[in-house]
Amino acid sequence: MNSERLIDWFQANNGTFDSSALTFTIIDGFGRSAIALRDLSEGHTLFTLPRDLTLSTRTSKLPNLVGQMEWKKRGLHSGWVGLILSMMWEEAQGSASRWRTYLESLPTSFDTPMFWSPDDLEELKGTAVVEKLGRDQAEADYREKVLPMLQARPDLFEPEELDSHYSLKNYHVMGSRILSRSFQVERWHVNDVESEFDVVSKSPGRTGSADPAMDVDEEHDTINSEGDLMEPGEAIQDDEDSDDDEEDPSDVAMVPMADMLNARYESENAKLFYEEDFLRMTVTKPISAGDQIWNTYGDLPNSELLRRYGHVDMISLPDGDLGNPADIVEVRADIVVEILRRRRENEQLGSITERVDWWLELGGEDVFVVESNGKTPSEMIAFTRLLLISDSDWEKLKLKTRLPKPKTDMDVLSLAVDVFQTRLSDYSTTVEEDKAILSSTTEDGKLSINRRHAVSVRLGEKRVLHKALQDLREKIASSSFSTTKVPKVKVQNKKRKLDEPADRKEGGVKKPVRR
Ligand SMILES: C[S@@+](CC[C@H](N)C(=O)[O-])C[C@H]1O[C@@H](n2cnc3c(N)ncnc32)[C@H](O)[C@@H]1O
Repeated sequence: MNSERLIDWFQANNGTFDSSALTFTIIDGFGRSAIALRDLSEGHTLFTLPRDLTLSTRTSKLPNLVGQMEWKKRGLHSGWVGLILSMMWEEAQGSASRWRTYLESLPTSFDTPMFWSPDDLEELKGTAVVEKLGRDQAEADYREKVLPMLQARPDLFEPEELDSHYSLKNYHVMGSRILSRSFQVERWHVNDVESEFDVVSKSPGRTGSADPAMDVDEEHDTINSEGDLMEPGEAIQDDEDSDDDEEDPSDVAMVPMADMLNARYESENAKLFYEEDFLRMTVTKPISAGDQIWNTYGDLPNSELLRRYGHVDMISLPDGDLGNPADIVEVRADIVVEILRRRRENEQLGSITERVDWWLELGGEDVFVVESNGKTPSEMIAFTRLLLISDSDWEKLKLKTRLPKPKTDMDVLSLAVDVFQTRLSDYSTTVEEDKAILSSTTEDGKLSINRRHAVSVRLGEKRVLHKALQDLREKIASSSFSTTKVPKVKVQNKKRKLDEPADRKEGGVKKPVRR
């Protein structure tokens, strides 16, 4: 669809759009992109839209038509399943839906690994992407929550549309649209319950007195505890009963026009701000005529960019290579355990299991994240130390309710070296091979986009691992480890098992997309 139609619809629905300031154009590799038509200064408003033009389970009529109790009983209030169903239903309403033109403007195909062939997925071996795709969970939600709902209410869901608007394929399309385009839009007033349907507001345990989203300054910006402006995705939790990590699913919203902006590492020059009745896209840094207008997706590592958005950021790194400075690598705690078991083949290992259980019981992490600076995570050091201490120290420690301090010594460092080397062996190629692939072309002169993305992700992760190894080797060589202290380990109030992925996505999501 051409953007003029979308802009016309937007304005006809009380959106404002400064057509002297920006236009949309297709840029190869970026899809539709917003371009400044003239020099724009900080604070300039690009467009605004009324909150009721966002599409969420608060604004769609469907949850009310189903009935609040029924909606909850069927589990449509948790994760994205309710929003996906609402989007499918709105689409099925055709011209009776307020969002018809908007929905027609959205993509129907995606470059995300969710839609890749097994061969392409194989290229991601070793990366954190594959186990987080959540395809099985999404399909289970469709089978267990959506299909029974569809069958129970033929008055709302036309049976002849089951294979079109309400198909599993369309369920994935809507899920991917949410994954790559949704925002967190918090409620403004707690009293909105009278004008908006809000499943969470009726849940037991919610006091309904002080919605933290009201904690705003006079200029109507949402402020976080440090006094900084909040990211659109940085929701304040408004359900007192829920886990700190859980966001309110009814905050997840499709935001027409705002989702037309691309993002690139540290390039943000426009941002969506919340006001009482409106959302406002505002210029946050001066933009020259002809430049692209960038939002932020949170400067994510390439693994997350690929999984959620289907692209990677490849920008110049200090060493002259191309890559994403925000890349990270995940290291599962069970690699540390495995290595120790291998090293201690002939020893009694009963207490290792006991130590791991104790660690998890106290909320210790089961996946360690190595940041792009290559520093060994303090949680990993503490965990390694826990496994290495003597039985007598363990007997004393286990009476405590605090995780051990992340102090390093030669044993910890050398085990960490083994861990990172083992982690590197999860990939089937080396850094040099990946670089060669990226600079090569296939017979038809082009590396497939999926392969290029997969190689970029795994190369970025390997770079971080090599940096981490170099850092450890320098520490070992300088022998300064004996006094090295790293920051305190943060205790999480939640247990996870070693064999569960840290994060699950589409459908039964733990964390809606952060933007
Ligand atoms: C929120 S939408 C932005 C608008 C989108 N370009 C369109 O055509 O509708 C996010 C999608 O834009 C594309 N995109 C955003 N930033 C990009 C970037 N830096 N490089 C390549 N593609 C990007 C990806 O396809 C991503 O899934």
